[in-house]
Amino acid sequence: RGHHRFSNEIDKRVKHHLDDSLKPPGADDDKWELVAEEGEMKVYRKELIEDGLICDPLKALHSIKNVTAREMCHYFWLTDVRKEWEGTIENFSVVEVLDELTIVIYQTHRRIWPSAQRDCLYVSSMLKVDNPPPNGDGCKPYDTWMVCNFSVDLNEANPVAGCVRALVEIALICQTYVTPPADGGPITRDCLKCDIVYVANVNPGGWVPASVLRSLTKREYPKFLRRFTAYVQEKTKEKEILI
Ligand SMILES: CCCc1ccc(-c2ccc(S(=O)(=O)CCO)cc2)cc1[C@H]1C[C@H]1c1ccccn1
Repeated sequence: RGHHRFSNEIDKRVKHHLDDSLKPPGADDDKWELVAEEGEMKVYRKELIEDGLICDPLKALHSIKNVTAREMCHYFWLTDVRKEWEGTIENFSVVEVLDELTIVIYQTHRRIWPSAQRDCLYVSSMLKVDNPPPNGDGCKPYDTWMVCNFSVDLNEANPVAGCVRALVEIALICQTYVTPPADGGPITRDCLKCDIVYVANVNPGGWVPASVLRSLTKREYPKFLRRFTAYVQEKTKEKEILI
């Protein structure tokens, strides 16, 4: 991985997510509210208003079969396939390439009536976590990968006129669990399970009606997790295991 002007910022945020985001809700005293539950997927939210803006932190846990952490992060990070699973962005562009796994993205979101359209400009970095903290239930993951998306303020991005800049701090943390076949045979996809923690902290950057934004996020995050995880299972099912 190359060194660039955001390397230290990435390391700082990765450390924060490993120390804080990997903890399941309820482990800390914070009051996470379960807002959606579908099978293995649990979506939690905290109500938070900062400077009069709705900045509700979101944390989602999910566990999906037959894929690896690296595959999950790869398809989340790869912009070539972004439009195949991301239903809420209107447009995006890669503003800068910092190294082979770190880019800067500018994107516009579909307008949330009656408020102004939002855009965001963020660093998106995918990395393997070398020394993950031990998780609660004792069984060790085979590996841990993460994608970290966080807003930066660069003036060269030519923003879409009229957009209000939203600020994002997002992480997808994935851990692979491998159950070798009893007969000692090769590892196949049905030996794989990927546990996911997705955290999203979005500051809308300006006024949005609380009821509109909260009902939208309550619907959109579970929809995104359902659609994205199904997409990765489908995309990888005939492919060589990327681990
Ligand atoms: C007024 C705030 C608008 C708003 C700006 C931005 C985002 C947002 C940005 C990035 C990512 S991601 O996970 O990095 C995938 C790449 O796009 C997810 C969400 C969400 C909302 C809010 C609208 C909510 C929402 C929730 C879930 C999915 C999409 N949008």
